[in-house]
Amino acid sequence: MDTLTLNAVTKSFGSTDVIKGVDLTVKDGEFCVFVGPSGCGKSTLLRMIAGLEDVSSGDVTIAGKRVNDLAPAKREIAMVFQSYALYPHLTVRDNMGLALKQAGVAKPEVDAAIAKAAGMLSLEALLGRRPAELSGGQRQRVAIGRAIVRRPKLFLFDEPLSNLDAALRVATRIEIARLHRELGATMIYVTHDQVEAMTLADRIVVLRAGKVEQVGAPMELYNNPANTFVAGFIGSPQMNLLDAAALGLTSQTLGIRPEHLALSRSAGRLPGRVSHVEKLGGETLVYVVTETQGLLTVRLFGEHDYRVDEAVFLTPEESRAFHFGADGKRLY
Ligand SMILES: Nc1ncnc2c1ncn2[C@@H]1O[C@H](COP(=O)(O)OP(=O)(O)OP(=O)(O)O)[C@@H](O)[C@H]1O
Repeated sequence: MDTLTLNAVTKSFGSTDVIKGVDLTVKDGEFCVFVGPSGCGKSTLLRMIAGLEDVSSGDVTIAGKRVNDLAPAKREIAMVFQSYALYPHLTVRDNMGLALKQAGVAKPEVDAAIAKAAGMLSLEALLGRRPAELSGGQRQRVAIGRAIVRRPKLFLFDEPLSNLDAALRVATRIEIARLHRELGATMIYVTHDQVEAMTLADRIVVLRAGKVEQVGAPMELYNNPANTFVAGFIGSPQMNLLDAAALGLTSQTLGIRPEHLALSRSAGRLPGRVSHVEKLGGETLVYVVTETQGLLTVRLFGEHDYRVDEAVFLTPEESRAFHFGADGKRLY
């Protein structure tokens, strides 16, 4: 059974076309992540699924029902935003229970739902507090708890971790992954962070300028990018994209990941100079300005002592290279 279907969905604001025909099916229980650069239309697409924006053309179907003209409250979805949007004068308990209470659910049932969600999110000790008495991470957990309590058909997350610090982002990311497993719920998650996309998704939808560039499992996109855009977007640090003609090849662009560029002080295919070195502990990133290909990134395992301005040589591992044509599409 499919939880969500988008059929030729478009959105225009005045004369600006923001979503230019998106087809997508999200299956029951799937964790689907929308990624893409700023302004590509991720939030707009999510807001159309939620019913917060009208669809200009096409159809949105949730659990087999066309919902184009259905109000957000009737769509059986729950949305978690980047800003927590909690009611400041209500306690954590009341924030979490409000939607059920308003829907006329009996108090014992509301209490049980709150207790269950609070248990899943370790919020039991905070139920009597107001939002102002919580940290950012705790507020975001309450916002997620409020969504869980409603038992929606579909969870929608819009960059829910972007206001948290680095450590809390990782912890909350793991928590969301665990919740997804435990609830078996269908989730759609918007982010511009490709690490979040890679680690959370069953399937990633890569968007650019209102169009879907590629849909696939994280490692499918990583190992088999359909074009230079997806190749450059998935993977961190970014894949190096080289001018293939300058290398004597017939393709237009050669893609090589930073871990597949060999670095040497004595000999190699591409001469250059070290422009910057980043030691990250477990790995070292060496940025090299080459004579023919501009700036390229090399990733080395462990610690290495390359100095800025040092002369070096790079050699792409041929068997690991991706080849793209003039239109950016993958050749082989
Ligand atoms: N109400 C609106 N009126 C006019 N243009 C809008 C409106 N809302 C969004 N846009 C435009 O639509 C495009 C897509 O915006 P959207 O917020 O969906 O992008 P996004 O991919 O979520 O970006 P980000 O990662 O920066 O949040 C942008 O160019 C934006 O300026």
